[in-house]
Amino acid sequence: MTPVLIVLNAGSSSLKFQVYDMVDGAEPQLVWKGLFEGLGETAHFIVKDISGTILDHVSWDPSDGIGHEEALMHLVSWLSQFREERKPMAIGHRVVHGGESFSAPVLVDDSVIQRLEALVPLAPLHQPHNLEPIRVVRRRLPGMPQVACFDTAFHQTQSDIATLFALPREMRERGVRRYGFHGLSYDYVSSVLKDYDPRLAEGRVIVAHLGNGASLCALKGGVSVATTMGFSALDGLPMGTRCGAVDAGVIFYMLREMKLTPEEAERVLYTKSGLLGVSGVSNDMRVLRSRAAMDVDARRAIDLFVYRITREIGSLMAALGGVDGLVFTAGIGENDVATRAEVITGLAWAGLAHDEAANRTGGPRISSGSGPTAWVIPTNEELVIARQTQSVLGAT
Ligand SMILES: Nc1ncnc2c1ncn2[C@@H]1O[C@H](COP(=O)(O)OP(=O)(O)O)[C@@H](O)[C@H]1O
Ligand SMILES: CC(=O)OP(=O)(O)O
Ligand SMILES: [Mg+2]
Repeated sequence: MTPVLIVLNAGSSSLKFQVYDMVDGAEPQLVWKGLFEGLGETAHFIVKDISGTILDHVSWDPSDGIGHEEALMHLVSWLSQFREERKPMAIGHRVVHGGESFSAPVLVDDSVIQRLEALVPLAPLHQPHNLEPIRVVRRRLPGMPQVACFDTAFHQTQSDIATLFALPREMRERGVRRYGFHGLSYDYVSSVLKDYDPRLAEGRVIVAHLGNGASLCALKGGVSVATTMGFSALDGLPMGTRCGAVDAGVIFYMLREMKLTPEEAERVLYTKSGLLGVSGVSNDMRVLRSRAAMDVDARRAIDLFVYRITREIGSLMAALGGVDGLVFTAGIGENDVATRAEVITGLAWAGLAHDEAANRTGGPRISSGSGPTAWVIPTNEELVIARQTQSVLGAT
């Protein structure tokens, strides 16, 4: 009987999962992966093996009422058909915000859940959904060890100055500071840099995590020294539906002059802005690219996205004192050849030379010449969660 670890990454209407064999402290081995989409509406479940072969898929009607809880129990029941060979021994969760209290992954108990609930206002788009499966497991599978792994934790290496806002001191004392996110992804990329180029692992690297959420991280010798996201997952680059950095004065104008309630303003900034807001068409880069030639607003959204990425890379270069490598990862970073080409071309001043042919085929190296190098490295947040869960359980 092989013990398996279930890794969960819960979003608002989706639940991504991976199942790993955990054998005697060896590196976790992926066995199955899949997701539930459309939770609360027309839910759909799909699970694949490591070769990508679909092992099962199920669709439900809205009247079936498949939410996060039912999805999780469906997964447990799906796994039970293999109970002679594999037995779930723990669940590792992605939790976006660990706040000031959690600088490392942690074994979940009631007090941990309570402290994580207090962070919901700091990450309203993510934290409630991250916590829901944790609560469901405690209720439905009591005794199952659960480990929370944080997007914020990787950035704990940053200096005091890098995390400080120029606000009154009391604000900092109350936890108003830059935290940074996408740390599980940056942790993974940092852990594999040596396999691409040993000099990168030691050097100054900027990682562009460009997915539906997007941020950049400056790594020096593999550790985070600066990042574009701050107190919440709203800061920094424009994203699928989030605005990225805006002048704080805009928010007062929305509230006072435009008479938006705080909830309405929050909804605008989190769900109606970014690529979707500027294009008026879609938050999905694939859709925008397919329309960019004939739709001027789709083109402007892409141009703004690329412009902001390029400018922020300049800022992180200053934080690093130069750059040796640039890495693209996540949905857009791994798949959108044109975004990579536009960003690298915009960085010619810094010595980056775009290798068009290599970029078209996904690299991994997509630059030429002797200047800073550019790479495509697929991220793997789930493997980091599996590793972190293993280490927390090993230490207990
Ligand atoms: N083939 C593709 N070409 C261009 N963009 C893509 C492609 N596939 C996915 N994307 C972009 O990646 C986004 C999803 O990225 P992902 O990292 O999976 O995000 P998240 O984990 O935040 O849901 C999509 O919204 C879309 O903009
Ligand atoms: C923190 C964050 O923005 O996460 P995601 O990219 O999954 O939305
Ligand atoms: Mg993501």
